[in-house]
Amino acid sequence: MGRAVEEPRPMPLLPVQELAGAGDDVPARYVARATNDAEAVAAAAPVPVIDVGLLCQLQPRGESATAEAARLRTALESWGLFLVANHGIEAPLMDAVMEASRGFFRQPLEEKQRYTNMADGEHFQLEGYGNDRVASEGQVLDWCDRLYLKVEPQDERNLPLWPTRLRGVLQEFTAECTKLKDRLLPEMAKLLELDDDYFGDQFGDKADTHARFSYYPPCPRPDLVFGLKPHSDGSFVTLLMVDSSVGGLQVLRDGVWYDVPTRPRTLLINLGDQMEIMSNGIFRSPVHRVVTNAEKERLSVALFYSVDPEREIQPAGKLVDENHQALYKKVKIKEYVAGLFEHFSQGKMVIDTARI
Ligand SMILES: O=C(O)CCC(=O)C(=O)O
Ligand SMILES: [Fe+2]
Repeated sequence: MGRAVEEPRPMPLLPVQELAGAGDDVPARYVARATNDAEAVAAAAPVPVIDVGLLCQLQPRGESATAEAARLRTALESWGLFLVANHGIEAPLMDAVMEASRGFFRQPLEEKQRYTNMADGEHFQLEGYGNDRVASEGQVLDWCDRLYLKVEPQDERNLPLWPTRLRGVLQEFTAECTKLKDRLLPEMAKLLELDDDYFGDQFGDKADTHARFSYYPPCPRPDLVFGLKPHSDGSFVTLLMVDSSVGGLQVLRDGVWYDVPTRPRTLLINLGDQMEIMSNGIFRSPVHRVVTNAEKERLSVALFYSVDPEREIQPAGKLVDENHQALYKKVKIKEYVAGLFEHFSQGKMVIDTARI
């Protein structure tokens, strides 16, 4: 019906890695802020470290488990993210994922282009290697290349886009992270006095997991350019493994940007918008960003766990009554996720569309 609207043609971009080292200036399209845009940055965020071993003690629970649960509650209500200790994922596996990722990005461009996210050289697709989708000339770009892959449902994996060196480790790492997520979600449900399975059950039969390997090359103008612009994750929950030696992730709280500390083999849990909606805003999906570094490259690996796109979510019924009105509308995941890019590229937050 009606006229076909012509989509703006995406303009193929050079990977940022190819721009890095080309001088002291950056192309104007990457400039996100003015030099005098001084926002307060606290030294380091006192982001809680949660010991999963203590938290998930079997019954009867000791005092230490209760104390850990209280700390988890504070973490989820105030920061929306926490560092995980005692997570059970073996150090050699974490190192192998980082090394495989580093190895991938270190390859010559032609090799990486075999996995490009520009089908036929011009049609942007979500999966693969490259940059963000470019929708307009005015869009501010991120100083970051990435490889984005659908990991679950397993039968929807697009294996030709999985670099050989990453296949085994990604499979293994996802399996371990999924176990961790499945241990943590019941603990989060308990904090809200929901059934242990409440969150797990929300995922549905075709829960959707994506992996994002991000590579942030050194940038000559960290004062002007973001590795990743401010956003909150559209996921249910995100597991994030960040570079042990280079910081850059910052989280916004009460109008202040805090540096998220790095620890050796850091694993972070970051709540996404779907959790904020289901918890009726009790748990936060934090706004975060990545700043660039003039000297050092930085890598991160994120796993985004998301509800089956065909399902709808809304604040848990038990959390809504005459004294606690629903703060979010019912949203269809497919539509919500479709709105993510558009909002992100315009510097807006898609969760604002779900608020009542
Ligand atoms: O690289 C990081 O530390 C954060 C990445 C991130 O926020 C994302 O991929 O959504
Ligand atoms: Fe994020």
